[in-house]
Amino acid sequence: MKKLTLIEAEKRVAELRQSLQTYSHAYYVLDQPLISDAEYDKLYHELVAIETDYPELITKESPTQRVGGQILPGFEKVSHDVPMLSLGNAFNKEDLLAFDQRVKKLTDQPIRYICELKIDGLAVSLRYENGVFERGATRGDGVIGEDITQNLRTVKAIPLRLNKPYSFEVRGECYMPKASFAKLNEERDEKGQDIFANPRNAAAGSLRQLDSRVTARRNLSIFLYGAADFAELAVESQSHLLKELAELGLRTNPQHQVYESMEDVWTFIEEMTTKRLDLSYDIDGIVIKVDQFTAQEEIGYTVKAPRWAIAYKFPAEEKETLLRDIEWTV
Ligand SMILES: CC(C)(C)c1nc(N2CCN(c3ncccn3)CC2)c2cc(C(N)=O)c(N)nc2n1
Repeated sequence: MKKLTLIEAEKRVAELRQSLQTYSHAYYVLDQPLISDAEYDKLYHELVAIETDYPELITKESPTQRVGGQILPGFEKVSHDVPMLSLGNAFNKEDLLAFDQRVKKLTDQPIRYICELKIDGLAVSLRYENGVFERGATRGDGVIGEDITQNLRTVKAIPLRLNKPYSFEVRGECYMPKASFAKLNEERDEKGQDIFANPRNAAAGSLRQLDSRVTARRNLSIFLYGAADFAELAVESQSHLLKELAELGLRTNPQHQVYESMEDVWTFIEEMTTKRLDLSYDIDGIVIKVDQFTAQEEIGYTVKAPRWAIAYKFPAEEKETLLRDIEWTV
């Protein structure tokens, strides 16, 4: 490949970044690949070659800048300007009907419930400024978290640039797919290393790495479900927010449903109790939220959690160990 002039390089770099972002979005956000891995790699390596010839063209949102940087001595603390709240729990239909009664005492507005799968990962917050991914943090205690930007940059499902130059924060759950979890534990077991008890622990361990090259190998993904400071998004409900986030290029979970009654919510929960075994990721429940933002504001919050949302938790599937499976030591 003959060396391009700077002008040619600038033009080609812009074309390659646009193409790579489109293909990466299709593959990692929509799970619908448009080109083969080989074709993607060819374009990626062309970009690396030009950036090597012209380092001044490298920008932080270039796909070549996802992994690398130094090994961190530790994680900086981050304070969440808008605290990341908690969720009350429900364990059966009665708890949900009681929640429904409480909600209806706190607003006269007709309400809808949106049901979201409760992804079993690690809650994180991503800050975008003028559309560029600037900082990522763990939830921590909801007020103080840890800066894990370098590690979250390695998560391919997190776009380094949004489709619009918005400045706001998005919240979501970073997780390890079941297949990646099984493969990782197999590799660790073969190397005589401790294995992870479940995908949530594996995701948390992968995001706590001081060397982001380790995180990059862990195949993490993410579903976004919330936002803070999103004045720019003219959205009036949770379901509309999810649609807006997806249009910006962010990954949202497609299995959410909106219902008018708690009876219908319960039917959905019963269906998901079995269907969840077929999902490619772990869920530990269903989050039920009043959909309309005006109703959410009227219903309000406790000190730690919204009164307009609740997490239904699936019964812990006891992994019964058959007596014959226990290795008896005499
Ligand atoms: C914005 C609100 C507060 C309504 C909210 N909070 C959530 N969580 C709070 C408690 N979190 C938490 N994490 C660790 C320790 C204590 N609480 C973990 C996130 C949500 C988690 C999920 C999910 N997992 O898929 C979801 N679809 N929607 C959520 N929505």
